Amino acid sequence: MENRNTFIAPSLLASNFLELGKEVDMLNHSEADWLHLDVMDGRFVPNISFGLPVISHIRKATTKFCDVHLMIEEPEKYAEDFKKAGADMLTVHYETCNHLHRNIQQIKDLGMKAGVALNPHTPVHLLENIINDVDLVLIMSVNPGFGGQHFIQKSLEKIRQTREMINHYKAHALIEVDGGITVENAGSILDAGANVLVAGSTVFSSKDPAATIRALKHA
Ligand SMILES: O=C(CO)[C@@H](O)[C@H](O)COP(=O)(O)O
Ligand SMILES: [Co+2]
Repeated sequence: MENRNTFIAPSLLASNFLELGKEVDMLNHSEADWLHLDVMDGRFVPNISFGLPVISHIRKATTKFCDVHLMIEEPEKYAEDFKKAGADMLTVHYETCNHLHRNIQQIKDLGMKAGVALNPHTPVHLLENIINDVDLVLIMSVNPGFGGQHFIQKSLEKIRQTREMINHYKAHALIEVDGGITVENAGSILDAGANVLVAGSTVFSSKDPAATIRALKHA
C-alpha cells in the first residue's frame, strides 16, 4: 500500500440492506477502492449493526478490499472469525484494547492488515509506541455508533498530528478518516494528510452514488 495514494471507502452502514447485493454490485463497478464495514456490538457503542454472516456474503460478492471497522468490546475474541469471514483489514479501537500491541500482532499473524481507531476525545500521541506496527490509523471524525453525523472540525488537527507522527517515526501507516465526510470537506481532509476517506450517507443518500464516489476520489 502506497501511503500517499487516496482511497475511497464507502460505508455500507448507509446502504439499503434490502438491496445489499445490488449495492455491492454498484460499488464493484464504481471507483470505490475499499468497502468499509462497520461492526457494532451495542456495548462499546450504543448501536448494533451487522456481523460475521453478512460480511461473509459481502466477501463472496466483491473483489474490493474489505476494511472492517470493529466497534466492539474484546475484539481479540473475534479476530479469527473475521479473518474467516473475509476481512482484509481489521481495525480495533484503542479504547477497547488493554493489550493493543498483542491485539495488533494477533491480527497480523492471522494474515490481515491491522488498524487502530481513535475516538474524537482520544489524543494522537497515545499511538507513539505502536505507530510502526500498524498498517492504518483511523481518526474518528464523529463519535462512533451512527452514520449521518456532522464532521468534528478538531479532527483536522488530529489528522495533521498523525501525519507528523508517521513522518517522524518513518512509519508506513495509512491515515483513514471516518464520519461526516462530504464532497465539500474531502479536500481539506486530504490536505491535512489523510489517505483513506470513509463515506456513508454522502454516497448512499446521493442520487448517483457512483458519481459521488468519483467526486470524492477527485476531491
Ligand atoms: O464508523 C462509523 C460510524 O460509527 C462510520 O463508518 C459511519 O458509517 C460513517 O457514516 P457517515 O458519517 O459517512 O454517514
Ligand atoms: Co466506520
